[in-house]
Amino acid sequence: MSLLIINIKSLLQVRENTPGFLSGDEMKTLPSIENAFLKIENDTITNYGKMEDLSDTNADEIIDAKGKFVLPAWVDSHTHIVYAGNREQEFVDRINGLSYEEIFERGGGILNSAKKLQETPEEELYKQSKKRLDNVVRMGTGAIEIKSGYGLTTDAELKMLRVIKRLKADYPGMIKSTFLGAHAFPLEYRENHQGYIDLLCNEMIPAIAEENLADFVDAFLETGYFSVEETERVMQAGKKYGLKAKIHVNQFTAIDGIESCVKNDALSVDHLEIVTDADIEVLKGSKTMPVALPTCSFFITIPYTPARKIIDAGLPLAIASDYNPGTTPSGNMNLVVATACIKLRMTPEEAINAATINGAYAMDLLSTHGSITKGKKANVMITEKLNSFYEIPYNFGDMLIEQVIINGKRI
Ligand SMILES: N=CN[C@@H](CCC(=O)O)C(=O)O
Ligand SMILES: [Zn+2]
Repeated sequence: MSLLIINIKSLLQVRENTPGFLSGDEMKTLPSIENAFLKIENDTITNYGKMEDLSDTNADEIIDAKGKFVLPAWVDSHTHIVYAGNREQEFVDRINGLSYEEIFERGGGILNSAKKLQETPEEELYKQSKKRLDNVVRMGTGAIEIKSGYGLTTDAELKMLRVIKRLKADYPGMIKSTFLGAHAFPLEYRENHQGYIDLLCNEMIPAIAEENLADFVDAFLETGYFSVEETERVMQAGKKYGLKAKIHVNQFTAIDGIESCVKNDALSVDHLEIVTDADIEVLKGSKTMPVALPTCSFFITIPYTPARKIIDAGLPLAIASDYNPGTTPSGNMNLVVATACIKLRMTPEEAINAATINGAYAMDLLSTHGSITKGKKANVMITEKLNSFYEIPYNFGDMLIEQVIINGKRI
């Protein structure tokens, strides 16, 4: 099966060779080809160039993209889309003055979702999650990381991860799964942290590795959740089974968690609403990708990640949705890109780099996703007719993506 897209007004994020992640000033540039074509064979990008250089027009299907932009599908490196029910009552409680932390202290928040998930059969959980996944794919997400972390018992965590495994089988090549058993201490372990960490490290992680259910390990490193030492135990237990760490950190407080993540070779540190100068220093020269979650800040009214401070210090930055029932019930990456521009003061070029190449790095998918490069997966989107790609974030809340192609197939 071959597909040829012709007359593309501008083909964005064209990289002849996949670069490493993009840092600092490198993020300011989005390489493009004007009046371009793109050739896809089966699930792979096989050629691209200027229309005047197109010699072979043979293809099973031809799409005329006159006036339209083509770019790589979004790479959403941080989500929790497998969950049961939702938490709209907490949304209203926050409007009425309660904070996210106060809701958690009253037994809501993550524990509320855990109770619902434990009571939901696997098939129903799969159905609810697949609906959300289909929806974000239609909005242009071509690769997605999905976390567990609403189970908090061995059985319920395994149930979540098995649902992710089924989704992986249904959407080949585009999903990575992360074990987030260290999301919150279950009530019965509130006074026995050691007991829960033992359960995570000695029972859950080995069971997950046995069934090959996770690619990464995560923890909520935060005041009132998991301490630096507790998170280190989880990262080290994961490492024994080949699971790289991707850690929730610095959402509400800075407690030297980033330093510990860097020391433990974390692939990414995510949230970063509160970032100190010392945090910036430890990230310099490391292989750990900072990940901002702008629509989380928007939804629960907390500070926005200081993207300018991070990028202007010469660091890389990825952006992701954090799609989850508590802090971000949306996986619309177009809105994430717009919020990054509007609230984090990232330029559209920086935001698109953060949502494609740098997102792919944060999922260990840089060799296959995140850019228009020969040999990479044919995961691309075609916009409607636009004057400029700046309209994608400018028209925030609108869907300007007209066609999504995943693994060479139109969605
Ligand atoms: N902050 C930790 N975890 C999720 C929210 C979890 C929840 O409230 O359900 C997040 O990334 O925002
Ligand atoms: Zn999260």
